[in-house]
Amino acid sequence: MHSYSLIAPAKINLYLEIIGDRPDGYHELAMILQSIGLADYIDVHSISNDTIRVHSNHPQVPTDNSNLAYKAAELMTRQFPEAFAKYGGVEISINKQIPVAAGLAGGSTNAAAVLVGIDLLWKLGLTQSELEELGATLGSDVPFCVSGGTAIATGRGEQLSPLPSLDKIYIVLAKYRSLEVSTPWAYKTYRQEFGNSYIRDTNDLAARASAVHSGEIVKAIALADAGKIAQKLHNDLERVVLPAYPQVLQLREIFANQEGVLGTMMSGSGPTVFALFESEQQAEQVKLHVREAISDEDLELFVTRTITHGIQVASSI
Ligand SMILES: C[C@@](CO)(OP(=O)(O)O)[C@H](O)COP(=O)(O)OP(=O)(O)OC[C@H]1O[C@@H](n2ccc(N)nc2=O)[C@H](O)[C@@H]1O
Ligand SMILES: Nc1ncnc2c1ncn2[C@@H]1O[C@H](COP(=O)(O)OP(=O)(O)O)[C@@H](O)[C@H]1O
Repeated sequence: MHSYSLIAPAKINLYLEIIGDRPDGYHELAMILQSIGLADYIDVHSISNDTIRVHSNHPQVPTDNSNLAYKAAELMTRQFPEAFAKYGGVEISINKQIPVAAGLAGGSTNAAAVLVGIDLLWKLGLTQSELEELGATLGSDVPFCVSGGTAIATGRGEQLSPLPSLDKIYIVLAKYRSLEVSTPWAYKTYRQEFGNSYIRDTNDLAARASAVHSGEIVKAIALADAGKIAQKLHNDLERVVLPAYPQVLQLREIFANQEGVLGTMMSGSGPTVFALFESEQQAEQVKLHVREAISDEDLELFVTRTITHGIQVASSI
């Protein structure tokens, strides 16, 4: 095979708790990550010269070596120089459907797809955990994007424990096209404002991180109880993003007042806000109501649902 087409799903954060500082400057997290049906489509194929090329259908996605997909390919060439010499360079096409800089892990899932695609192209036979380990060097959310589904993520976000799959909880996503929130800004501001409540003792930190496993939301996920899950949604980063971005706060408030919404929350560092529903019909109806309430063309709305997988191969030739 010389070419693979991959499906690269986005994620939402059902739970995000910032529990402390890390010596590497990052934050110690306790999260629950969930793959969703909204996905990018990534083609990866071998080319005869030894270069990496990236194409994209989206003006905001860089095509140089700052693209996370490019970085993933570069990492593979460094890690597996013999396979690189044997199979040559890689051309990557990104069909971007996931809003950019949205808190939906768009770049991370593209990087995960390239790792999976090159593993197949070069017949490396890497295991899922080897792919996740490589992914962790590219970004905190990349390991989750490889396997996807529903998982607890601790450490920087790269230490994963799978949870029972949550299928078919319906979701409306809302994002203003022109609104971007910088992830480093969100974490830095959180540290400045709330860092005095961080856990400092390493043992206490480990205990808090493991406590997420017995938390109420995890119990609700085990029961696949969408209503209970929705009541336990949490995201510490809302504490800094909502006051700084009134449009995000407004979306949260509009969703909270719609009939059929089980719960609503901002995803990751934002600015996407999501709402959960029992049925697709309810989700479609609320999408219409929000569109009527906010006639701004800048607002993008998507109906999607929870899914049980990460990167998938769609076809190969
Ligand atoms: C907030 C979250 C929640 O899932 O997602 P997004 O909103 O980006 O989708 C993640 O923690 C983001 O993951 P990701 O975007 O992969 O992060 P990275 O590239 O590793 O880091 C970007 C920046 O975020 C901050 N960062 C990230 C992870 C972490 N545990 N602590 C941090 O302080 C650091 O300032 C870092 O420079
Ligand atoms: N493959 C990619 N897809 C999207 N954005 C990318 C990609 N590679 C690099 N970027 C850059 O990463 C930044 C964060 O984008 P993205 O990964 O979509 O957001 P988030 O980290 O909030 O989920 C963007 O500003 C964009 O310029």
